[in-house]
Amino acid sequence: MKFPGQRKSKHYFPVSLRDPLLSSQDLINSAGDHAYIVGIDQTLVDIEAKVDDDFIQRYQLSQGHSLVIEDAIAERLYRELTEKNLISHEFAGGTIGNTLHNYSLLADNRSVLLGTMCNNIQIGSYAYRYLCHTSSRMDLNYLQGVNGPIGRCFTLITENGERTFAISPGLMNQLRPESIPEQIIAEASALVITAYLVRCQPGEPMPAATIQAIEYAKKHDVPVVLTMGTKFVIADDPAFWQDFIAKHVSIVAMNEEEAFELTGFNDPLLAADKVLDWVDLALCTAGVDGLYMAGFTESTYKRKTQHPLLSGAIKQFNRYEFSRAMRKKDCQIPFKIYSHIEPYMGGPDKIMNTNGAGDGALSALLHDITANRFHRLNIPNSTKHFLPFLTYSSLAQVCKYANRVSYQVLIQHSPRLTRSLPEKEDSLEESYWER
Ligand SMILES: Nc1ncnc2c1ncn2[C@@H]1O[C@H](COP(=O)(O)OP(=O)(O)OP(=O)(O)O)[C@@H](O)[C@H]1O
Ligand SMILES: Nc1nc2c(ncn2[C@@H]2O[C@H](CO)[C@@H](O)[C@H]2O)c(=O)[nH]1
Repeated sequence: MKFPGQRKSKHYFPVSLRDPLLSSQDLINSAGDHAYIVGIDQTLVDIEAKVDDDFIQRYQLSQGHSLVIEDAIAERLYRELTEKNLISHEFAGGTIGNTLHNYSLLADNRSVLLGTMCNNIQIGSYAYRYLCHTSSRMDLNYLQGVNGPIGRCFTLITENGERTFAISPGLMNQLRPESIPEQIIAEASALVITAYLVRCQPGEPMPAATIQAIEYAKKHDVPVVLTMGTKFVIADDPAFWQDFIAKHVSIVAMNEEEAFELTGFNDPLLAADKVLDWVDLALCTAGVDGLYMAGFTESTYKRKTQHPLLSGAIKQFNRYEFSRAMRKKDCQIPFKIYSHIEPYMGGPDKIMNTNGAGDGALSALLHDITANRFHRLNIPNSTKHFLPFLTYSSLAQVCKYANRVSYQVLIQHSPRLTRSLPEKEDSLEESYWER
């Protein structure tokens, strides 16, 4: 396990207190794979193509939306893309697959993917390519075999840069509740799911499999992390999602549009604050405005920031951003903490592709949470664990890290990281990590 702060010792938390029990990094690295994350996804390959608005209309798609299409329409659409030579890239995708892959790359550690995979894989098929483009640290041993194809996600980019997803599901929603391994969930640092999993045809088992996984997570006190998908999935029934989140979820990851549909607040900070009515921790990405986080800490141990105080809809909201996040139920006196960060380096000079930037931010947060659990499992008496913290780092530091990972996704074409972050940030130290 690589630690999120390994790039510079001073990024450990608490930065001034190196743990005397933790004499060397080797101690941690030799301890084995005791902490990992598990996620459920619809196994999907992204097929990316540039199209015009007419194409979107002809296939009755909706700009910015992710819609499921029927097999016959998918074949027609695919034929048109192929005949007109419009396909520019093909990547392994799926929002949770992306997140787990990124996590495994960043942490150099195990993640477990639950979903479906073809029993018979032909060389060159989409299933084959999915596996070839997935980190070898992602454990695929618990996938459920199916006799048919995995899903295809036609990622259609129009002239305005908007992405429209047309999903040809294949057998991606055939994951059954009995294929969810209780022990794998029981020992995980987090269970990661997406709102997309609940969007299925009547009779498809994926929603029941998801609920089964959530029940196991709750039974074993494993945090459930929900990433939203698109604003349309939430806008279809915000009341359902509010209730679902309040009942089942401890960490929510969303962008500002999804946050608006869920809470009715346009301001990402207020939306994240509202989400704390239901969960322990919220991550809200906001494109060019960077990202926000909101969570809880133990009131007695809240830590003041050394950064300039920021005022938004909540006055001086980042005052205690140097605190580590805790689950609300673990606090005797829960105290709300917030943080915000601008895009890393002001954003890249040239954005290659925004697809997956939000998934990247979430994988950084999951890395921090899993590093904390890894540390606690291996050095339970460490001063870092005098309280049952959720994150290894302060909220401010997690924001920085999440933003840094998003930047890395923006400067490459694939929605999944093609490599980890550089061990040493050339020339960026002053401008970012030290800010
Ligand atoms: N135009 C931009 N300029 C600078 N940074 C950006 C820009 N767009 C995104 N980012 C960075 O990427 C992060 C995530 O972006 P965004 O809010 O667009 O995610 P998203 O909509 O959830 O993405 P996706 O659904 O494709 O994974 C932002 O918090 C920010 O750090
Ligand atoms: N699991 C899942 N992922 C999707 C869906 N629609 C788009 N995505 C993924 O979202 C990712 C970007 O966040 C892309 O790589 C797509 O593969 C869907 O319906 N289900």
